[in-house]
Amino acid sequence: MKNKTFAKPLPAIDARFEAQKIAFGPVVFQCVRIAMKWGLLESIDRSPSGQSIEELAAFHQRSEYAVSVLLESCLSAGVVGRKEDRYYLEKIGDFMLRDPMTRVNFNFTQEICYQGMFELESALAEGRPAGLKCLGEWETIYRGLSSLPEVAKSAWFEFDHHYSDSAFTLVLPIVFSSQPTTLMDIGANTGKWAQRCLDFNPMVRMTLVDLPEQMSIARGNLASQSDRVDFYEADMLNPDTPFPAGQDVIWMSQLLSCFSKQSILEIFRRVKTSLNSNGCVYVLDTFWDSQRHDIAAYCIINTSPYFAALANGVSTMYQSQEYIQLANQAGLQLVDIRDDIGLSHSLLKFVHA
Ligand SMILES: C[S@@+](CC[C@H](N)C(=O)[O-])C[C@H]1O[C@@H](n2cnc3c(N)ncnc32)[C@H](O)[C@@H]1O
Repeated sequence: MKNKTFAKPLPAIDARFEAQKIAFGPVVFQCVRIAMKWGLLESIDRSPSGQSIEELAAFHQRSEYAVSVLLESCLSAGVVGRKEDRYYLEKIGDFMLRDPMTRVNFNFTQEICYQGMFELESALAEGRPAGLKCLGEWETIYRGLSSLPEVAKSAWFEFDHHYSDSAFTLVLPIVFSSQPTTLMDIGANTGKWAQRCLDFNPMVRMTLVDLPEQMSIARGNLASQSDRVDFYEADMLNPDTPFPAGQDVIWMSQLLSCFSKQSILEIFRRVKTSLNSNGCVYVLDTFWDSQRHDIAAYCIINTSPYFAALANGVSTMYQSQEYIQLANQAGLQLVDIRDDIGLSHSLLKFVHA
């Protein structure tokens, strides 16, 4: 996608207003967040005739000063409206309260990204996740996932699973159409996809690959099926660590965006070595340039700064052509690509070139 703009044709006064929304973005974010956390938006939503500042302050045992600071910011953002000094919920507020995607994005931004994003400039200049120190002292966030503070941990996992879960049901029949008997899930995380595969096909044998920290969680989650699962602990950043051979299908979901281009190339090379001669590789991922709706492209693009400041300092949300070129370099050939899966996924299928 060489030509793209998210900008709508606007009169100068409206464009200037949009610019102020960026200038005050973090301020408004915090006001809306606290208004939700304190239950102010829920109270307003429950009340058909709206709520005054005095009523909200009395009910929630907060000062009128605090409630008015928060609600006036929510008013400016179109989250609430005001009629005769009574606040009511606007449509944007309805999405803040009820839309699962907005909730997971909001929590992810607050609990994982917000503080560390202050270090984005250093991260980009130095190629290291300079903001990660706000969460813990690890080389990459993946080393620390299982020991994150509970609130941050659930924000991370809900964000990750919200997107990949939306695609899993739709792609299972495609992945099993060649009747694989061995399937390797690289970046298996807590074993959610593996569980779906084991349920979907009672004959398949799975190999799960991930860091030791994630493998111990997956081992616990899949304990009842341990006779059909092999757990392979590996740091994929080490290009000398081979992957187990003899795989009919190799599966990588939301994985390659965690690595630099050089590491992706090395992963594809090892994947090729592990793949049976008539086997295939599936890559499930989100590409901003493959989206039909700007809302999806916007969410994907704005996940890249998380990779830079927090996750690893070297990766990004790539465009599909970047994966295809790296796979080609590793001796794999694209044979199918399907977009519009789940919320925003594409499924790429590769075979030996
Ligand atoms: C974004 S999650 C995707 C999880 C899952 N495949 C899904 O679709 O929800 C990326 C996974 O890659 C793993 N990972 C990241 N860096 C790794 C590394 N250097 N070695 C092994 N696994 C790694 C993480 O532990 C995590 O489980």
